[in-house]
Amino acid sequence: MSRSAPLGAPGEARGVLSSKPFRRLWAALSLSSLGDWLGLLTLLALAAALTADADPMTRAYAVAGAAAVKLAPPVLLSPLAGLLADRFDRRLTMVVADAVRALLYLSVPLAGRLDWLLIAGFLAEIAALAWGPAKDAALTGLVPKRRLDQATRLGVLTSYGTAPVAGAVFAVLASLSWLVGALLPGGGERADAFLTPQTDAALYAAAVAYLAAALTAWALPKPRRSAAETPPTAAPAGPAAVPGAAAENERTTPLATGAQSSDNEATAQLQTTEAADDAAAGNERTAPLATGARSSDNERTEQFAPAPQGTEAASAQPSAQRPEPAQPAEERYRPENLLRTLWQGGRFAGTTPLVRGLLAGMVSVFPAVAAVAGVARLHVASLGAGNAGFGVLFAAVFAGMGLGMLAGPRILHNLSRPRLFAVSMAAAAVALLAAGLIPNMVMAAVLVTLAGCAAGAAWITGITLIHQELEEDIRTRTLGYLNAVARAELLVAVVAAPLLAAVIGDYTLGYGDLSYGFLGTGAVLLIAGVLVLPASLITYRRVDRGGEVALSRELLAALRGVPLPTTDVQQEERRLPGTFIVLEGGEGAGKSTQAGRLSVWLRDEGFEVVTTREPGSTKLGMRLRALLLDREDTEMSARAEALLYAADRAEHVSSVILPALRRGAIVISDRYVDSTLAYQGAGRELVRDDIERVNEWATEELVPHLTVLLDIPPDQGLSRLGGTTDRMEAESEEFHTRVRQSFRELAERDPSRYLVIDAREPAEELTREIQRRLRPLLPDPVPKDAEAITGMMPTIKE
Ligand SMILES: Nc1ncnc2c1ncn2[C@@H]1O[C@H](COP(=O)(O)OP(=O)(O)OP(=O)(O)O)[C@@H](O)[C@H]1O
Ligand SMILES: Cc1cn([C@H]2C[C@H](O)[C@@H](COP(=O)(O)O)O2)c(=O)[nH]c1=O
Repeated sequence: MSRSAPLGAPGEARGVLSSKPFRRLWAALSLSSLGDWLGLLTLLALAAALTADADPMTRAYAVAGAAAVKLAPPVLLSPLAGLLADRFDRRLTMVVADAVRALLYLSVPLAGRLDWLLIAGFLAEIAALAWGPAKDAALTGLVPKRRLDQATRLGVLTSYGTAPVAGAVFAVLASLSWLVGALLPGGGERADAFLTPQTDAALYAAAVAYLAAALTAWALPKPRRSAAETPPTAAPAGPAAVPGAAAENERTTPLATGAQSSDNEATAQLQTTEAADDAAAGNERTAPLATGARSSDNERTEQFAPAPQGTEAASAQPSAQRPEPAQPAEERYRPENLLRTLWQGGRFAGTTPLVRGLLAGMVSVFPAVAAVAGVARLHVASLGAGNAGFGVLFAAVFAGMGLGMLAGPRILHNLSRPRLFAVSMAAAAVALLAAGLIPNMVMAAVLVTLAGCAAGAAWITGITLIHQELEEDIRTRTLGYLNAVARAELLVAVVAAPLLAAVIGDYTLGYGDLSYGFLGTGAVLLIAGVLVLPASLITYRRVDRGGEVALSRELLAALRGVPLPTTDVQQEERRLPGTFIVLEGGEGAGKSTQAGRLSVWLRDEGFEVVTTREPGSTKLGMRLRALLLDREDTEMSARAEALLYAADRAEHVSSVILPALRRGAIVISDRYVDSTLAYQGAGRELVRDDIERVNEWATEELVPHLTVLLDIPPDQGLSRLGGTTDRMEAESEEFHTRVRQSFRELAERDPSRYLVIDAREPAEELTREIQRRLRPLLPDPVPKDAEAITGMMPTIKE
């Protein structure tokens, strides 16, 4: 399995959204997710509002009850989801489920009663149980197989990305309703009493979102069943619903649908032309978001032949318009058992100390952040803020998580992943501790964002490490297990948090004139922080690979964006007697000319010199060079190209460069890693971090002592070359301009390791400049007889 791609990277999103039917489905998913999050917010807020005059314990029960009706059904009743999904037309199921939810949410403000609030919330979740599998089946049919992964990731991103949007919408609507209430005659005194209308506006908004989702789903292509069914195929089963694990090919919708989506492994196809192409090519479709243990229990199959809409074939199948018949008993969906997943998962999950540490860390961070959502409504009330504050806090925690997942590993990319994981956990703990101790709304919003950020970074790093550490089979099970645990924890944490806050209660601590309000809700955040902090230390001990640079030094270096410091022992181990010089630059800059001139000079000085180049200085490299520069090969993907250059380099370093450096030789290489960063990074617009990582590995982290950049405008360099152009030289002017710019930026980043010279100068002048810079780097000359060895270096030229 590849490293998890950035969720919903713009290019990725554009690609998959180019299909109109999928765009519709995505719009329906977005609207429905927005309705879900708004529903959760309003249920929690309304439960608090309707019990505003009751004692704190009753209020806490009301809020916990609202959380339970929203979160428990997906966990406890998920088997129902698959049963419903098996019986009805998917598109219709989506439409009806959305419409039912809209009506239920509309009824809540009309009834204005706590008991109906809880019943309506529960019924809405039952409807959501049917919606999730129907949506998943629709997704499988609308998106060609090669794009399923991308579509799934976009779906996951959308499901979670709508949470902060819902928080913001809720905050705005609550503020507007408050303002309207305050402006009404006598509203000034009654502003506080407008708690219920404030949430009512958000309930109407949720209903509108669901109705819009229903209409959008209605416009999806209709499913058709073919006379010639393809034979059943097995789809993997398992739980889904946590953000990172979802990247492992899972479908996820927030809260309500988290569980059900794990359950339904339908492979129904709603037709699109593209999907039809895939199916015609004999491709199997499996449920897009399934991970977890491959369980024969959960395997079900179902394929609908992709006859294009409106064709004769389609119209000749009147049965196509009817609801799909029930599946034969043996093919029907069989429910997932959460407890069984937890039990079975627990037996294999901790295969190595690192994975045990990761799992322990992840299962401790997740409920801590979930507790924030559970306690948020009561906490903002204690801080003197209203529903708008609740919306802000809710948006803050989810926006923080999203930000942490996207930016955390990038910002601290120099920190080793296991350390990043433990440090992020500790940061989340400290932010929660501070949020619990500081009874101030603004600080609460800031600290909760930080806690979300750190938790997001920890979560995505944990998922990445699990990917790296485990073989596919065990990894899938581990992620499935993690998912199941996270779902159970989410339910317990969100429900327990308000109750715990009420049990602890609020206190005012006084000392002289000073007083400090200690809040029960703050205590919950504090406890969450207190539990995660030691967990982060234990995790650090388990996951840290030892023998590394002190954490503080590594962390500081990572924050400053400079390369990692190495220990003295490591430096000693890595100190090679030789000197490694690299010549870089665009086409025709004069690299080989300078390499030749320098080697003559250095040999005269008595050094053993190895002049070499990339690509193509080994037997393998010669073949790779031929492939890479062949003008006929225009189809090569950018990633394949980057990997082939890295493969050439790996062979080059291990069989030519390192042996020479170990012998004490001076190695002059015409091109090295910077060429890939410039040509494939800037030229082909691949992600630089990815190229750096691959090349660090390929080169065993061997960095040149000096890189000479021969800088020249591309047109002038290219005009120096005679004969036919190769595949790279034939690239566009813009491409070569980006390459040149990138070389210059690389040199600017680390001036102590670069010499940049104007390659338009005469060759002799350039040689002199390089000599001046090189002299201080050279070791004492070696005995004359070393030259014989130089001549035997295995540098293979074409
Ligand atoms: N400083 C210079 N001024 C003018 N011409 C030069 C200079 N250096 C090299 N040349 C000429 O430019 C051409 C290309 O030089 P060279 O092969 O050294 O460049 P290169 O950077 O290695 O090219 P490539 O990108 O193909 O590897 C040769 O004909 C060479 O004689
Ligand atoms: C190492 C390396 C090279 N390239 C490109 C740059 C040139 O166009 C050719 C090599 O040809 P040369 O005449 O030997 O300079 O390959 C690249 O794109 N990426 C790399 O890593």
